[in-house]
Amino acid sequence: MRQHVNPLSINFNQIERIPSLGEMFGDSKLNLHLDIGCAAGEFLFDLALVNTSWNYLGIEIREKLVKNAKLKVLESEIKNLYFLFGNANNILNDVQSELIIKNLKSISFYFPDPWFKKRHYKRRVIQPEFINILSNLLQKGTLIFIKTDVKDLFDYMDYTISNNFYFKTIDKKDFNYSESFNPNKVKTNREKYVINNQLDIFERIYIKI
Ligand SMILES: C[S@@+](CC[C@H](N)C(=O)[O-])C[C@H]1O[C@@H](n2cnc3c(N)ncnc32)[C@H](O)[C@@H]1O
Repeated sequence: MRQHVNPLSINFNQIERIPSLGEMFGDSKLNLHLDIGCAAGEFLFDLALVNTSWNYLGIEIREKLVKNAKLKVLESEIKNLYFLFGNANNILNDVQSELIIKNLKSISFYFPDPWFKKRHYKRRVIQPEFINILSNLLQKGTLIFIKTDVKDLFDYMDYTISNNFYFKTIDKKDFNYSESFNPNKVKTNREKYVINNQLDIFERIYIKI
């Protein structure tokens, strides 16, 4: 069982330079989807092949996973996929994040680390301050997708996002995925495990208004 990485450690205060969209992607004009806590990135590799008319960016705090994912991108010559190493909270809080915000149309937080103990809740990636930052940064219409198998974490994330005036819930049954993009077309590794073990999945979609 792997150790969780504490995102509040000072090791993650520094962030790597965020390349321009042109440096990251073959076609910098495409819409961008951001997956936060992407682990080894398999979900994004699958998505990048299924929905080729979007760009995909994964942010992950475990450095080795990002190094390997970057290598895999180079080897496979996929042009619509890029990975950044670091704490997502710090990366999106940085002035450099302007570079990715321009084309950003949707964000997924799929099966984030639950941090079960109450005194560790502040390590959870979705925090009121972070959602505040996103509400200032994101353009109107940007979507946020959340999924987890931990009900307590779902309630915490849902409460935190719904409490921000600028995010509105979209009912999943009313949501029409576009032809060119549907982040639910493929499953993340954790999601596959959850489905195989017949556990519940709690999910919600929000839109920036
Ligand atoms: C439980 S795993 C889920 C991985 C993947 N999304 C899935 O569904 O299979 C959560 C991932 O989020 C990463 N993570 C946790 N906090 C983070 C943060 N603040 N910034 C970036 N990544 C983070 C962890 O290292 C881990 O790889």
